[in-house]
Amino acid sequence: MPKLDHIRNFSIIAHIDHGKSTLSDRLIQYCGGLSDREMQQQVLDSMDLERERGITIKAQSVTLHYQADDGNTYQLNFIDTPGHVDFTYEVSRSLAACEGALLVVDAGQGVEAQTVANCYTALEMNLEVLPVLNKIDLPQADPDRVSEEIEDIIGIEAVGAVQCSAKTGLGIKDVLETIVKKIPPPEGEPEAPTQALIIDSWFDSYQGVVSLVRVKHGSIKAKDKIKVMSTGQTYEVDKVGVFSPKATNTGELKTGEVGFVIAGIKEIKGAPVGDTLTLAKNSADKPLPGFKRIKPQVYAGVFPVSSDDYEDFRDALAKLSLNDSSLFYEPENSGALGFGFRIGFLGMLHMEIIQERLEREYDLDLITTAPTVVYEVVKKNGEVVMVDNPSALPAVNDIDEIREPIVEAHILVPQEYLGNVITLCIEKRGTQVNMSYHGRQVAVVYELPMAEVVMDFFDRLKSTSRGYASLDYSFKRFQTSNMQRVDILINGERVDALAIISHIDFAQGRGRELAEKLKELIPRQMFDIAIQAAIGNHVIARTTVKQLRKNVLAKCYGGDVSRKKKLLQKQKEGKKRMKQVGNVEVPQEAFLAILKVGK
Ligand SMILES: Nc1nc2c(ncn2[C@@H]2O[C@H](COP(=O)(O)OP(=O)(O)OP(=O)(O)O)[C@@H](O)[C@H]2O)c(=O)[nH]1
Repeated sequence: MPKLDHIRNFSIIAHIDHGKSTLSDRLIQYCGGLSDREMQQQVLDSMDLERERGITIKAQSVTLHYQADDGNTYQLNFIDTPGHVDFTYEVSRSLAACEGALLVVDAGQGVEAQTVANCYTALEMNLEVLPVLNKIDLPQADPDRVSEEIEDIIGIEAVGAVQCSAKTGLGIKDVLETIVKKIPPPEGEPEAPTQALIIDSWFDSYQGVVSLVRVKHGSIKAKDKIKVMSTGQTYEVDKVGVFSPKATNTGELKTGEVGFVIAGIKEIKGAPVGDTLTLAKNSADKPLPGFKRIKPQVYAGVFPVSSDDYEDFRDALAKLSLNDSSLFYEPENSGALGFGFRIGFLGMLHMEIIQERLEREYDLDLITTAPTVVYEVVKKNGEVVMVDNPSALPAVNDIDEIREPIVEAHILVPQEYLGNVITLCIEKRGTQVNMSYHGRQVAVVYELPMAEVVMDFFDRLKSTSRGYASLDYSFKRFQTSNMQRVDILINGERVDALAIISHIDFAQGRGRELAEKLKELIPRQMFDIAIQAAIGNHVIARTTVKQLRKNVLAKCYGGDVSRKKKLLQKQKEGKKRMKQVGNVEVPQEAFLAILKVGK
């Protein structure tokens, strides 16, 4: 077992795609944690979906042993962090277990928005931040310029930063030496009452809850009776160990170490992230500082296509939330879509991932409504309510004011695209807070309504800057704003799941566009379908989906048998994603039509 001064706990932070996963794998390989065959898969991105999308979602850890040039063997505990803007909160969780962080920057691409945001998170937590210039094998790599950019934009020393190629393996040893030399060893009292911070907990169907912990003081051994400090519950430890990267029992986790604890905890709520473990005997008198609980930013209604699947859907959500403590849901009843759940997400990517997991892992067919942010509504009677569903907005006469969430967005963009980015921000009701030039890059800060940012802002920003602009944003405050609900009526019936909340300046336009879009998306049926957009009782737009002509039908249903079968099969597949609203069949895309307007 290593002494404290031979332990290094570190994370890698980076903008998405700068090579964090590749570098992680390379470090593991160098330290002999894996065979070549195992290396073929990126080990730290363990979920299927993550691998397909090439993004890291869940924090994971690996313990490595590195024989340094000074002759000592060091235990390196490496905690992975996600890189996408939706998951910034998981970054700070992982960093709480570390004394240092490698700031990986693509030497061709330079500093991007999340490089900056993640680096500041690390600095705020008093971590030693070591810049690493990656991808120096690329012809466009310009390490000197990027070093200057790091110093200029972030303000940490970067001249002489270690350079590597995670792809070819060049410079990997230098990275390891830098970790050992520059990151301080953990501090802690081996003899003090045990305090271990729960960095992450997930549910394993064989072992129950597995918690990743950082032992700050004391130790945890197998057979110890431990106590979860927030609940006071005690459990006997079955297994403790480290991921190397395979789970390996070590029998004990000592002061300064990072590893897993399995203690027969049946429910993820029994070992909440951010909580502190201590021993039942000789308990610590207070818990370690935990993490700020993060609130979902975007809400959407999710409904099973077939109401027979409701129970399965509920069970699937319960299971999924065992592994995703950020998942928030409650039952919702929609006039149009029946029984389902209102689910809170950290952002649009989180929403897509959860929906895909539900459909893929639990074989469910779901209809998702357009996402919406949370509004603070002050009623005439003085009551303040939080509204995360357009159809739950109080009657206009009862509303005193509506406050919408505002974010502060930090955007980094090369000068040649600055004009486009500013145009986009203005279109999205933004107000400029700051702008500064750093070499070829410009850092712009805007305050923007969150509702505009979560819709299509990120995609628009990317396309208007040919992919070069990067974005990081966080909630700032609520601000009084002139918002209105736009309702959609299909054949005269208000469809609650299609309602949106919009700024008054956009309400008319969006209502019209939405009606047009729905006309394209709702297939022709046996009768005319009237689609109306309305604000209050005032109809602002009307379109009609014309009925199918008889002879078209005759043509469809004539012909040979195999063609007919094909058609029926096609119809059946199409059915899956249709929802009966009154007597009209409405496809899934229609419920997300609002995401497609205004492009
Ligand atoms: N040429 C070159 N390509 C690299 C290098 N390191 C990573 N890449 C490539 O860059 C892309 C992104 O690398 P990842 O390691 O997946 O990036 P990441 O930062 O982990 O991304 P997330 O997991 O989504 O946060 C992949 O296609 C890698 O093969 C390098 O040193 N040189």
